[in-house]
Amino acid sequence: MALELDSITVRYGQMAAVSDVSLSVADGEVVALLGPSGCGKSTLLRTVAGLEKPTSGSVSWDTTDLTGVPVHRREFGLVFQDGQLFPHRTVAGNVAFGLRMKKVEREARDKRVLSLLELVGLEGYADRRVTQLSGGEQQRVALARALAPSPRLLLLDEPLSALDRALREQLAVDLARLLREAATTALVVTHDHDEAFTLADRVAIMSRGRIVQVGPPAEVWSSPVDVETAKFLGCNKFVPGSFVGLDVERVGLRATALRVDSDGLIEGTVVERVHRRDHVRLLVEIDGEEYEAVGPMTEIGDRVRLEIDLDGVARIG
Ligand SMILES: Nc1ncnc2c1ncn2[C@@H]1O[C@H](COP(=O)(O)OP(=O)(O)OP(=O)(O)O)[C@@H](O)[C@H]1O
Repeated sequence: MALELDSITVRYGQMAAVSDVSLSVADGEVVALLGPSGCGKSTLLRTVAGLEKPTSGSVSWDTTDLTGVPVHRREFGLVFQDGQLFPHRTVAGNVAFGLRMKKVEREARDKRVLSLLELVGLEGYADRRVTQLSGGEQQRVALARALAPSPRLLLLDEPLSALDRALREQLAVDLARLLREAATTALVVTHDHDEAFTLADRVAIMSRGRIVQVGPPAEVWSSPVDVETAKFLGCNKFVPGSFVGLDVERVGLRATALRVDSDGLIEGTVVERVHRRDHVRLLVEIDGEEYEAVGPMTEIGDRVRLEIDLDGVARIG
């Protein structure tokens, strides 16, 4: 294992922002720390970076304890939400920064800068001022700058959350690709499950300072460990497994779990409808209970048949 976090607790006075967290990240693996605001993700990431000192527990790299190793000696790259670029330097000047610190000679430095700009899709931007770039372009520069000195671990704290939705989705896909291409070991903090699932090989769900579940995205998505985690992952209704034909005690339903389909076995009555981006969201009453469903245009009061879409169903536990 490359990165090893062993029983890390970080206290601010009486309050534990991180409680007894253990986690490993393997060489070349991308792990996302996913959880709601205030659950301790950033504090944990800052502790790994060396910006925060754990109250107890340890951070090690390849079995070497990093306690006492300052931030700039950890050989970790950092990318924050707002890039924090040097405003008076050009794109190339920003990307070259870490290479200058490492005293890489000019020719090799220029070559590396150009190859990184290509990697992040910013060929031809070398001489631009960073203040003249869009938010998405600035984050690409921040990423290239962090990758330039070939850090052994990349730490990303909400790298896309300052961007608008469409751009965020596109950049998440680009970022996933380039982390793979550069075989980067990375720990990414995000509160957005789509982003976590796009980027990560494994997702660690945090709640109130603790990691409550770790696993591959598909596993976490389909089997959240408890109701709270299932709610965080989009489930809004909890029913016995038998309701959807599964032999489990309880399942969580997402808004897409039920779809109007004339072959469906469940019958209900439409009580409300709302237009969404690309579909109609219905509220359907089934045996006196209201459920969300996805459907074609229907009238309130219509009787409809519903099919279950298992992608929208999560087994709890
Ligand atoms: N320097 C600090 N001093 C005191 N309390 C802090 C400090 N930094 C964070 N906290 C508290 O620790 C808890 C965890 O904060 P943290 O920023 O790690 O959460 P987060 O999951 O990253 O949230 P967000 O997504 O909103 O950034 C919060 O309750 C926060 O108020």
